[in-house]
Amino acid sequence: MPSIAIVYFSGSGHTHLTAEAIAEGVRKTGNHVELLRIKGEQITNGRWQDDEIMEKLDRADAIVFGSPTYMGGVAAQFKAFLDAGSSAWFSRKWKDKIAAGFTHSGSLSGDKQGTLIYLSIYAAQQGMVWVGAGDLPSQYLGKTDGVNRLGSFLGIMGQTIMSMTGGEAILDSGDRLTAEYFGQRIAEATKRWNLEQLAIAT
Ligand SMILES: Cc1cc2nc3c(=O)[nH]c(=O)nc-3n(C[C@H](O)[C@H](O)[C@H](O)COP(=O)(O)O)c2cc1C
Repeated sequence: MPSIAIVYFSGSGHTHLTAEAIAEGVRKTGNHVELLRIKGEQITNGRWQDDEIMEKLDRADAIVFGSPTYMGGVAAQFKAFLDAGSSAWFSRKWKDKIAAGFTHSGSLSGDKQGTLIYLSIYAAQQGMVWVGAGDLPSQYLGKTDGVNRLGSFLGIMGQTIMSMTGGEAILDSGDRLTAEYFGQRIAEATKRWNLEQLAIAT
């Protein structure tokens, strides 16, 4: 059974809710999923370290990367984690694992594309196999469920107007469904890729 790790940072909870919805999608396919949340406290003198998380990522068949969009790119906390992943780059530990990405921001655009482009470049540097989003924006199908309402294909995007007063994070119902379907797609792609790898090896 393929094992999928979702590694992400979330400051105010929206990226966390998205990660949970992706995990729900993975579970619906009967596959194993692990949610790994990066925390600012794991960074000392600019360097992120958590050996337990790294070991779990080394064991996973697929890694899904998630970060809120901060200033048009990945959050600094998540970048510190990604840079720590350079140890896996040297040893090619994550090579040939499935990879995918997601982001959340406050504005409808908010330059979220920048975050997904960076995450896909990162996966390429690691020698990973990037899986994009497969769903057509559902309005093209005459539906109002909000699936891929932001029309993103490199990975998935979600958006919630930023609250200036705090409060509990909520996820748009379309963004939640988009994330669930994405989780299913990643799990199915991982299963197919693993079978292919097995066939080549035997
Ligand atoms: C430092 C900082 C920079 C941000 N930059 C952007 C941005 O470039 N574009 C945007 O649309 N929203 C931006 N936002 C809003 C966040 O992306 C938004 O609040 C998002 O939901 C945060 O995700 P989270 O709840 O998982 O932390 C920024 C927020 C912060 C705190």
